[in-house]
Amino acid sequence: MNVTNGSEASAGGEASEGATYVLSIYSRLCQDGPPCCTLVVPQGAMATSVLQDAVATLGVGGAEGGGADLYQLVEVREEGGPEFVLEGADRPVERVLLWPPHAQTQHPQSQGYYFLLRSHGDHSHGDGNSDGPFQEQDVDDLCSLSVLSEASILATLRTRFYANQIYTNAGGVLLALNPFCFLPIYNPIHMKLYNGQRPGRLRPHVFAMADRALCAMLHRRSSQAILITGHSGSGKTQTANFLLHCLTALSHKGYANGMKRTILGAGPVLEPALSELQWYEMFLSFQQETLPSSASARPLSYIC
Ligand SMILES: Nc1ncnc2c1ncn2[C@@H]1O[C@H](COP(=O)(O)OP(=O)(O)OP(=O)(O)O)[C@@H](O)[C@H]1O
Repeated sequence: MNVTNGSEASAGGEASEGATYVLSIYSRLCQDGPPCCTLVVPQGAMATSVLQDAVATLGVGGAEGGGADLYQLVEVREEGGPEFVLEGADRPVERVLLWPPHAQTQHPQSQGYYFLLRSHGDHSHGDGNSDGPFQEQDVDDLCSLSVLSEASILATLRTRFYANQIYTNAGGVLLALNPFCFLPIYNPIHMKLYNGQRPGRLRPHVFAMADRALCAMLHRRSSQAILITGHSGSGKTQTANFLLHCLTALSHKGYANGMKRTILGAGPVLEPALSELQWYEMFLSFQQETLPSSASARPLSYIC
């Protein structure tokens, strides 16, 4: 797999607006013919067009030149490791840009990180080991994995991440992967969608978590706490904001007067420099405004 920037690739005659990249695509289709082809593509090239070009260049599409729909473009990370089938709108170059630097330039298949052309239904790994070390499954809850191991969990999260499924349940815990890009899953329609839904009916989402906590507090009259944890830059602040926005929106539905004001007041309190007393006051105020006066007056538990 080779990736070069636009000026080098353009030297071969490719008209270029911005960067173009050289992709080497390996074939697992037949013994005859070239084992790989090299394509010069723009950064935004979609998998559909790359696949069509690869099929044409490798001459496996039949006399009329069609047949791309018989094949899949697959990203391989680590030889013998998981293989990710690219959807038509996926952009192969963007995948490459997420690879380690050494894998973004001269890149023989034997060192992993490459694209593969394979026919539909061929799920065997390049090393002939069809079981492979990982089990790729698309499950919303990691507890549903048939094999629960670090490898299967990572493979599952990776597969979901590439399908823009950044949220995954692990029992009562919600795992969130930072997409580092805008995803259209935080609008009011989604809030409405998740409002009042039974757990497990919809894809995991931070709104489902907010809704569940609020419902539990209102209906069971018991204190709730949501702990958000992760490395720096993993998305804790964003997640807290999404939670607060969701809780705020739900308060519009008339669950409790003053809840919106209290929730929005939580922003400054979420800063780590504030004292335990401020945490306590915020949660106590939230509870008093939200729960009927007959409810328990004990403070909400919290972890920070
Ligand atoms: N769900 C998301 N959707 C889109 N972008 C996100 C999401 N979560 C995080 N990001 C991106 O990642 C960046 C870092 O996230 P954030 O500031 O929430 O991390 P953090 O865990 O609070 O970091 P720190 O602990 O250093 O304060 C954000 O500025 C945003 O660009």
